[in-house]
Amino acid sequence: MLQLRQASDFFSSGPGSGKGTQCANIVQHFGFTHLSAGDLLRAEIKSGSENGTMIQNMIKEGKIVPSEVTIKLLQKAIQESGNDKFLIDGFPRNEENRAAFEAVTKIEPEFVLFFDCSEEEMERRLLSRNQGREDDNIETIRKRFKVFLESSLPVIEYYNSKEKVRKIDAGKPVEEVFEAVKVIFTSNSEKATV
Ligand SMILES: Nc1ncnc2c1ncn2[C@@H]1O[C@H](COP(=O)(O)OP(=O)(O)OP(=O)(O)O)[C@@H](O)[C@H]1O
Ligand SMILES: Nc1ccn([C@@H]2O[C@H](COP(=O)(O)O)[C@@H](O)[C@H]2O)c(=O)n1
Ligand SMILES: [Mg+2]
Repeated sequence: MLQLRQASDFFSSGPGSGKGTQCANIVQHFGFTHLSAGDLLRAEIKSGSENGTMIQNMIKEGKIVPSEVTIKLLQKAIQESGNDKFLIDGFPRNEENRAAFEAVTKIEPEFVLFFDCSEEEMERRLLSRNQGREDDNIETIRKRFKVFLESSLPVIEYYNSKEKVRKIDAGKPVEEVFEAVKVIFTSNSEKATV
């Protein structure tokens, strides 16, 4: 059995829908490297980089950081991972993210995972996350929901038109969501292996 392709799956869904939680499960069961765009941006702030203040301000406002910054971080992480299967979490957040990533890396996702979850449930989850994130407050959460509807959903619709979107009901308990995730990853890895 030979894995022929460099595989990358995007994971773009609403804030608090459970992407990070399920990525940890997917890594354990399917051997992907998890690359969270948000985590990479937060690490860049902590590193004291010259872009740190700009990134911090944008995250506080729930805005999308310019693609060149995020893509550079993703490219570096891809190179350093030594893996050929990536789960790119929180990306692409807008059309600029999508087009720039595909142009720069020449990587197209095999599929795009979309977690369908109500705003009420996502808000509840974010307000009780307790991980000290500066954007887990009601003002930023509302701004992030607006950005998601206006900028991120159109990208999901783009991939849907290419039949790449796999939608999951993410309003259920963690274990039940993972059962649905497993079905998608199992059937995909069977297709990708010859
Ligand atoms: N299915 C679920 N049911 C209940 N709580 C959940 C579920 N999935 C995740 N959570 C909890 O909700 C919170 C947000 O989850 P997580 O951080 O995985 O979301 P996310 O989609 O990565 O959010 P963000 O876009 O802000 O990074 C966490 O406290 C997590 O433990
Ligand atoms: N492609 C991205 C991803 C994230 N951001 C910024 O980070 C914030 C947190 O992202 P999470 O994925 O951890 O929820 C997000 O609200 C954006 O401000 C980004 O700019 N571009
Ligand atoms: Mg997350």
